[in-house]
This record gives sequence, C-alpha cells and structure tokens, in this order.
Amino acid sequence: MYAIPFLDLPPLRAASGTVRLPGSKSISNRVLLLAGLSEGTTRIHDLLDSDDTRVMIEALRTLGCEVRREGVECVVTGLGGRLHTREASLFLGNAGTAMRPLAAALSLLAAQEGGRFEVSGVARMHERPIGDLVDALSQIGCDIEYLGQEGYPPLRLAGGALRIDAPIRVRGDVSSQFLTALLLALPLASAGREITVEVQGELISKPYVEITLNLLRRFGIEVARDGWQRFVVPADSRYRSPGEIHVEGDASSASYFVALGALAATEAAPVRIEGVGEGSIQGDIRFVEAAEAMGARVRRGPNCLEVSRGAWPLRAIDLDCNHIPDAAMTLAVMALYADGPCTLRNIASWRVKETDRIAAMAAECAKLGAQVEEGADWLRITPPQHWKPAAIHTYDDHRVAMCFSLAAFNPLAGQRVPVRILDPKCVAKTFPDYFETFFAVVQADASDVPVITIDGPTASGKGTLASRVAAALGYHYLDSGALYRSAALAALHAHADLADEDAVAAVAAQLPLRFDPPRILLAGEDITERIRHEEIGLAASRISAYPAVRRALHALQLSFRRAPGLVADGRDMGTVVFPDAALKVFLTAPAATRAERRHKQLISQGFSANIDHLRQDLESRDERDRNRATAPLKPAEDARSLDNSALSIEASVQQVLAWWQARRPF
Ligand SMILES: O=C(O)C1=C[C@@H](OP(=O)(O)O)[C@@H](O)[C@H](O)C1
Ligand SMILES: C=C(OP(=O)(O)O)C(=O)O
Repeated sequence: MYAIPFLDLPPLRAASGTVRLPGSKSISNRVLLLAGLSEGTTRIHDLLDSDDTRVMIEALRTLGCEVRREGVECVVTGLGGRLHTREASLFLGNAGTAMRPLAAALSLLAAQEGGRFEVSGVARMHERPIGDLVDALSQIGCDIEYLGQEGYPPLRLAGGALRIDAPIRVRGDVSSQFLTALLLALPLASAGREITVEVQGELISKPYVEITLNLLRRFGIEVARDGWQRFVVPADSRYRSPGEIHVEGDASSASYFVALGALAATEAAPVRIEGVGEGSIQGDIRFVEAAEAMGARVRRGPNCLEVSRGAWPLRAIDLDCNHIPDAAMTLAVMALYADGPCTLRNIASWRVKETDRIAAMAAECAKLGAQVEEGADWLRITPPQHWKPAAIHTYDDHRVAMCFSLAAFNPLAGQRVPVRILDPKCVAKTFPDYFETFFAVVQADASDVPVITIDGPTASGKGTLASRVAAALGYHYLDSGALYRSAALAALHAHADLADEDAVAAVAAQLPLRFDPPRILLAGEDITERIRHEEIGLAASRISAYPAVRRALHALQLSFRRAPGLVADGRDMGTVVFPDAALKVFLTAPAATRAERRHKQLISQGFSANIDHLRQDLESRDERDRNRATAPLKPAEDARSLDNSALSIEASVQQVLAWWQARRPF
C-alpha cells in the first residue's frame, strides 16, 4: 500500500491483463455480523481485508466473538444471538456498514438484556447521518443517546425496554443502510412475534437491501417484502450459520477496471476482471450496463468480466444512478472522455458519504479542465478541451482516489498531462492494494515514465538515498549495482573466467534474476546478502568495465522503467542508460568519509574490516570507474551535484525530493 503523501501518475496509454478483485465490502461486513450473531462457527472464504472489515472484526472481538484469520479464510464463532459482554466502546472508523448495523443490533440487545455500549468513528463518521435509524429504534423502546451532535454518531446505546406492537417506521431516502441495519438486527427481537418494518419516503440504493435479504436468507431468515415499502421479519427468526460462505469480489471496485477496459483495452488484449460476473448479488454489477451505454465492450462470464473499448470517444449519457450510488462515481471520470456532457442524476446520497461526493467530484474534475455543473442531487460534466495537470484532493474518500487514477489516460484524448493523487492510502477503506493492482495492468510510453537517476562512486550512500526517494514517491527502484554484482556472482557460479569478457557477457545476457523487493533472487536462490560481500563487489567492478557486459544488461535496466516512475542508482544511469531522466543527481563524498561509512556498516554486520584498506580500495575503485573506456563514472552534464558528507540521510532525501518537486507541474 502507498502510505505516502501523494502519488504521481504519468500519462497512460493502454491497459490489459488480469485483475483479481478483493472481496465485496458490503457482503463481507454483513456476513461478519451475521456470523457473529449466529450460533457456532462460520468459515468465510475470500473475506475483504481492509479498514472497513477490520473495524467490524475488532468490534466483534470486543463483543466476545472469536474471529480467526486462516490465510484467505476467516473463521467466526458467533454469540448465538445473546450478549457476552454488556459494556463496550466500539470504534468503527468510517464504515457505514459497521456503524449502522452494529448500532441497531447492540441497541436491541442492550434493551433486551441490559447493557451499555458506545459507538464512534472518525470525524467524518460523526458528520454522517444516523438520526433516521435512531428514530426507528427509539419508537420501539431502545434508549439511545447522542454523545455529540443530534442526529449523528457517536451514540450511547443504553438499554431501554422493547415494545414492538406496531410496524416500525424508518425513513429510506437518506441511506438504505438504516433499513438494512434494522433487517439484520430485528431477528434478535423476534421471539414470539413477527416484526414489520415500513419504509417512509422513497427508498434509495435498493440493490443494497437486496444484498441484505439475500444474506439473511443464507443465514436462515426469510424476510417477506411487499415492494420496497413493507418488510416482515418472521416470528422466532434465528440466525443459522451456513457453515461456510464465500464472499464475491467487490462489484464497486470492479468499476475502475471496467472503466479501464472501456478506455484503454483492445478486444484482443482486454482487461479481465476476476471475482464478479453474471449472477452477482451486488447491485453495482449493473455499472457494466452504464459502461456499455458509454461504449464499453463487455463479455460476461460466471465469475469474470472481460472489457475492452467499443466506441471512442465514449458516448455521453444522461443516467439515473440511484441504483449504483458507489460505482456511479466512476462514470463521472469516464465522462472526461465522452463526446459531450454527461449528466448523473438522483445521487443526493453522495453528499452524506465519505465526503460530499458531488462537491468533490465537481471540484476535482474542474481542476483537470472539465466544465462542471451541480445541483442538490445531480452532476453534469463536460469533457476538458485542454487538460490541466492537477493535484487531486481525495478528501479521505477511497473512491475519489480510485476514480481519478483513470484521469491519467488523457493521452487517449490527445493530451499529455500527469495526475497527482493526494493521500493515496485512503483507498485502504475498501481496496488497500488498489494502486499496485492498477499499475500491474496499465502501460505508459517509456518516454512518459519519469526517471530520477542517482549516480555516484562506491559507498557514497546512493543506494540508501535512491531507495528512500523511490519509497517516498511510490516509484520503482533499480539498483543497477546489484545487477552487476548479480552478474559477477552468476559468472563465478558458472566458473566463467572473469578475464574473459565474452564468457562473462554471455552469462550476463541470460541472467535468471528476479527482484522481489527487498530480496534479489538468482535462479530462485536468495542472493540479497551474498552479493554485498566485498569480493563480489570487486568482481562486479571488474566485469562492469566490459562493454559487452554493459550491453548485455542494458535492456534489463530499461525494463525497470514502468509506471508510475523509476529511481535508478548506479554509475552511468544519468549518462548512458537514462539520458533523458527528468532529474539527475550526482552524489559525492570524499573517499575518507565513504571509507568510514563502509567501515561502520561492515562492523555492524559483524564483518571485520580495516579502514585504511577500505579507503585504498575505494580510491582504486574510483580510479578504475572514472577511467574505464565504457560508461566511465562522471556526472551527467545536466546533473545536480550533492555532497552528502555533512548531510543526514533524511536531509539528502529531502533535498532530492525538493529538486524533484520543483520540476513537477503541480
Ligand atoms: O448497504 C451497503 O452495503 C451500502 C449501501 C450504500 O449506501 P446508501 O444506502 O447510504 O446509499 C452504499 O453507498 C454503501 O457503500 C454500501
Ligand atoms: C459509501 C460508502 O461506504 P459506507 O459503507 O461507509 O457507507 C462507500 O464505500 O462508497
């Protein structure tokens, strides 16, 4: 996961390949709760592992459920419909699917059995309405207190005395989660009586209530319904675990990859999405129809989708999106590539989700150059005529961050601007590995992928500096020295004569090397530590003087240049391998300083070392590297030089990042 302040996406050109979706958030949290309320054990396959499910799991544990992760499976031992703990404070982050259903279940349990619970979340959760649910529960005698602002969490659920002698009325026009919460929880209070729930106002987001009914059925409870107005929970309903249950891939998360296919994949090399397909119980699967209306070509399988571009530019749409509130945000970004203005209607609920999503989508699309109009419950987007590089504010909203990754495909609209996603880690709410998954299926022109080179003599600290800069930017990292060291080790393994340039080059050309950061594997063997030994360093220095070896490793080095960007360290990164690098740094420090550092490093690793010998070695190595005929060690003409002898690592990293930032258009 990218736990960094921002992530810059280069202009992207194409997409293809296979994506395996994380589990559905809506299904995961419902199944966790139902399993937690059931008697006995439920084994859950492919449960989502994200912020929203973690807060649910923590809450269940606090309440006395046993929740065990066993690889991709999760095993829950439930409470059997009764409280094991009568007092607890539960922190529920920003998970609506945890806050609303747990508030309902704990209110009912506390009213029946006695108990006192507090539920709270992040600051934004305390701005997300819950009054309609509290009103419904108060009607039947639950004692609920607002601990902050009336109508919003945090809440104290403090007991009460249940009286259910009439239909329970609940408003359905702010969030469907209030009805969902009641339906999930009311079986707890159904002993000896059936319970009717009546929805007031037009129910929104109906397909989510269908997910609720579907999963209740899996847990043995058949709720009858009359249209979307009346729901009846049968008397004496009991949660019965199905034993095992499988969580589908998340259909809302699928929307980004459906869009990716529609924008940038060909029929011959589509984007294949595994985990949802035909027969999904999630309403957001119908995003596929909206994408098709815009021109996507979609092949549906039982548990997969294959998507490629059909019409181009995309066709503008005017759509009522009430049935797909989450996935519809993706349409707002697809609209940037449409042949006219797109209008998304009936989306008032966007205003009370992770952020005011109508305002957020409007503001960020406008930053990119789109013309945007908004109303209380609609949004209209006219594609940009001139795209502008933009730093996208994400408002701690996972969907804003994921949606705007799609804006990086502007080369397909004839432009070429990078897009900065601020606070990319907010995707952890539902899809912690979103960007890694995204980068695995997108392609950029190499010339659009930014490279930062850090060259310098041995022991100048360039490896530490480069890997830290790469981590700070979320870029790939190429340790070119490690390639030469690995080639040297491979040559020694192969008993090649190190004096024989062609023999060594032949080994280097066939290097079975794999980078699995931070590990380096040679033919499957972990050589990370082995190649750091002095004798391998000396051999590497020797073979790196051979032009044939340098040529053999050239293509391998170029292949590291992939979205979102690359930081490469070595001796000729800026001069030979990446002459068009956007920032070149040449690191220097006197041989005495470097010898001291190397000495400290070796001693701390438990090796013995003589500082004078180290210094002599460094000097003769510098001499050899500077004077070799091919790619000698020297600063590129356009390199910034950085003497780090008096700088901490942190200060050097900050200096390089400051130079980099000054070159960015944001
Ligand atoms: O019940 C659910 O799982 C959800 C219902 C929807 O909320 P609203 O009913 O508030 O629209 C949706 O936006 C949310 O992400 C998940
Ligand atoms: C609205 C969302 O979340 P929540 O379940 O917290 O309501 C969402 O995931 O888009």
